[in-house]
Amino acid sequence: MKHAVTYELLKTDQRTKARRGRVTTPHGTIETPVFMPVGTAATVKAMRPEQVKEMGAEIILSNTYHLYLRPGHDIVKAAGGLHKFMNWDKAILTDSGGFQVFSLGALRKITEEGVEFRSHIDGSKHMLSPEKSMEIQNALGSDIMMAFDECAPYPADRNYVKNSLERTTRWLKRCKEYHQNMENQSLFGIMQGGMYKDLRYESAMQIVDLDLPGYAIGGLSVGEPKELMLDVLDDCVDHLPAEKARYLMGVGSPDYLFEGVERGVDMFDCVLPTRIARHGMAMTSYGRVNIKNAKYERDFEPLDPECDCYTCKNYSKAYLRHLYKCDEMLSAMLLSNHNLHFLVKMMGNIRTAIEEERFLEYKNEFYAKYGRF
Ligand SMILES: CNc1nc2cc3c(=O)[nH]c(N)nc3c(CCN)c2[nH]1
Repeated sequence: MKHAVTYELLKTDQRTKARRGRVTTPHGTIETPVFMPVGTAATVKAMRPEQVKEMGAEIILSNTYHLYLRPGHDIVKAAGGLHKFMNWDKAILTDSGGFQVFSLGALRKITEEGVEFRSHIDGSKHMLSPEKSMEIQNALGSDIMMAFDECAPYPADRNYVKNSLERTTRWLKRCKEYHQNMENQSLFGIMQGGMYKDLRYESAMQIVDLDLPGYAIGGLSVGEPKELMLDVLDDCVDHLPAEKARYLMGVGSPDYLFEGVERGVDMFDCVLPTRIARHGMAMTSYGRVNIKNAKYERDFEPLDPECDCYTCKNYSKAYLRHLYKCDEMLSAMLLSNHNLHFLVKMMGNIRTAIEEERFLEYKNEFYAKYGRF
């Protein structure tokens, strides 16, 4: 079948596994490596879609679990799909709900059929299965649908992780079976295997010959130490086909983005930039700024002297601190805008650096200024 979404490898760095590519979707192309802003409940929190587009974002992420529970995928479908509903005409990737049930819902039971859980909103009982997840994502109309998987907890014993990844593979085949006539939406598979390199290889071998346009690395960024995560990542990226898109799920602080790019990852997503913004934290070229700190009370300079975003062009740290202290809504709006702009621009700089064969130099230059992570 012709894939709605395709990946094109444009260039590989000569000294690392970093690579420059392009994902083509029915809602436009995406230059990679790319950071995807998260719009869980059909909104990138505190941001208007025009602002997200203006900063250069070409794809956002939304969530099956949340939209199924509220407002209901039938309502989003009746509205003409998620693009229309949230007034976003570029690409959308939807996560499949498994991870969100484990991390949010009151998990009740995992069976071969799927997952029984109680809604974190009203405690009502629900069931998500591979087929149900595909039905919801089809109703939402996302360009990239993620397979329904189990993200094994960390730590988890080897036997549990092995059984879990094998079930996830069976679930992926059920997703593919259900998805086959959705020609305007593509399905991405998800590799699991916990922190066990041999199980990750097993997972990859079970899913790569399903000929999907992209594969995600799941089961990481779940509380494991950074060295362990990077060691497992370094080993397992190579098991995914070079000619397909590679998506590392749930990763998004600057250092993890650089380390992931260096190991050959193309796509990333994380709630971090907008989440920390709501807690008064900003990412800047010179490290994190905690805006509530008293030292900014009379600091009339912008957050980041090297940033050209709306927030940095028009407001001072003193003002941003004032807004946060007064619990004003504009605080989250301005800090979210800056943090997303910072990451989206950083990824653009990474893409250029790869093109110009100076990725390592850019990484070291960034780290030297950003300071401790
Ligand atoms: C924040 N850390 C993190 N790890 C993840 C793993 C999975 C994972 O293994 N599977 C799925 N479906 N999603 C994951 C997510 C959500 C991505 N938006 C993760 N997030």
